[in-house]
Amino acid sequence: MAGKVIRRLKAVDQDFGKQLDCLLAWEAVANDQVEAIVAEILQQVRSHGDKAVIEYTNRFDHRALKGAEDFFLPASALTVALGRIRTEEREALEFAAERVRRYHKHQLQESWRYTEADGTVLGQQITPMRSVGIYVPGGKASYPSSVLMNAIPAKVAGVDAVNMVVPAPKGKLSDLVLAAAAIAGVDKVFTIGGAQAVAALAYGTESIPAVDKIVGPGNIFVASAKRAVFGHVAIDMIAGPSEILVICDGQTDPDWIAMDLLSQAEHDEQAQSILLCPDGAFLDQVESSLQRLLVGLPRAEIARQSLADRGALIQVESLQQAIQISNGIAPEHLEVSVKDAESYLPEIRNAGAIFLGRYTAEALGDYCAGPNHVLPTSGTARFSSPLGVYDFQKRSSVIHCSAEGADTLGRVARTLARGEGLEAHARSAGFRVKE
Ligand SMILES: NC(=O)c1ccc[n+]([C@@H]2O[C@H](COP(=O)([O-])OP(=O)(O)OC[C@H]3O[C@@H](n4cnc5c(N)ncnc54)[C@H](O)[C@@H]3O)[C@@H](O)[C@H]2O)c1
Ligand SMILES: N[C@H](CO)Cc1c[nH]c[nH+]1
Ligand SMILES: [Zn+2]
Repeated sequence: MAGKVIRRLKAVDQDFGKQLDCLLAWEAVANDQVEAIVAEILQQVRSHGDKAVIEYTNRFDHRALKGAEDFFLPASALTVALGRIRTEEREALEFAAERVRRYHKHQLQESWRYTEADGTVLGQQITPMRSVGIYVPGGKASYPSSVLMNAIPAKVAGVDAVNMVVPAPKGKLSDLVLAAAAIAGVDKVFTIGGAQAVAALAYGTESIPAVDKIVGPGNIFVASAKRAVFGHVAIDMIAGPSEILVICDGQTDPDWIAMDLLSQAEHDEQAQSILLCPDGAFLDQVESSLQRLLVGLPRAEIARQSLADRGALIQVESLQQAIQISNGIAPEHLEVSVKDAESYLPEIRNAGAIFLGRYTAEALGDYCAGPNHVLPTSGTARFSSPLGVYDFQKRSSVIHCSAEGADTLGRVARTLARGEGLEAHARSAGFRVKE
């Protein structure tokens, strides 16, 4: 690996499975140390509220906050930022917001009900959550696009209060982030981040209201904090460092593929970029493209480290094998850059978002295709889905028995209740039975 920009693996190698496990083992490495730090932060914020939030924010984000008024942004700050950004930027944000809104409207779940022959009505009522906290990352880069991706589905669902936290390292916060909050209709903005922000949203402080659910991506401190507060509040998923897995048949421009890998590597040293291809010569080409294209990228150092520590170019036996490996990895983003990409879709089981065809750069999904870019990472796409409107809607069962229905159901319930030794249940059901 010395001197190489990215490691090379071969799926035929005997120890390939072991090598792949090492490559994917992000959480196992980081968890122990981070969990201890996060537990302490959560406990301090729970006990000391704003005071602890201020202390941690000053320490980790190099700020000089004195009181809550220093981390709360009034609505006017958002509209001022919206007026300050360039027209081209405002139009791009509005264009993206509109596409994200349109896509997410398709996800709205409707209440439903049906009536049985005896007049009993059964159904499911959908209600939006009352309040949610959206975490917008801001340590190493600022993410106006993440504001849209988090806030718009919540608003489409009809959430009353959408409160946003975003760190402002050294007091700096991009106007684009605030403008995006204005466009998406965010209700309150607090300029705090990390585990202390998650704790404040979960437990509430003197100036930050507790919410019902916390959503949004973040670094390992944020991910650990969300995991720890789960149960006290709901969370969407653990969305950690970005990942991209590309399956290519070797016929796409190697520069395109290399830049797609770099697009996620530049997020974070711990981001993961993997290419699977049956053609070894193509992997050579992508490797030299990576070398060349890294030069001049503003975040080259982050991307270089991400590729070196967590990236891989993997030669596979066939595209079928590539899909099998990808299903095992369950990547956040999967690009299928092959001829007739659609035909492989039914075989893809585990991926946060699937980008089909040579033209579908993952970066389009990050900003403006429409689907959400908050996606399950670290293999959790095996059981989690993209952030969506459904994350902000709750379901309640509805049961309305007619007298006749209560008679029929009461007889059955009474028998079953006695079988369970629960006599009050049996009598409650039995009172409505016409003997
Ligand atoms: N999955 C997605 O949809 C998506 C979208 C955008 C970004 N991301 C990912 O989100 C992450 C953003 O990370 P980030 O660091 O830029 O921003 P972040 O906002 O997640 O984290 C910054 C905060 O981390 C805390 N922190 C930093 N060092 C600490 C320490 N030593 N101890 C305790 N707390 C500490 C600080 O409180 C700081 O405010 C990246 O991994 C990126 O890949 C994911
Ligand atoms: N790729 C990130 C999700 O993993 C989302 C993002 C925001 N801005 C650019 N990219
Ligand atoms: Zn991205």
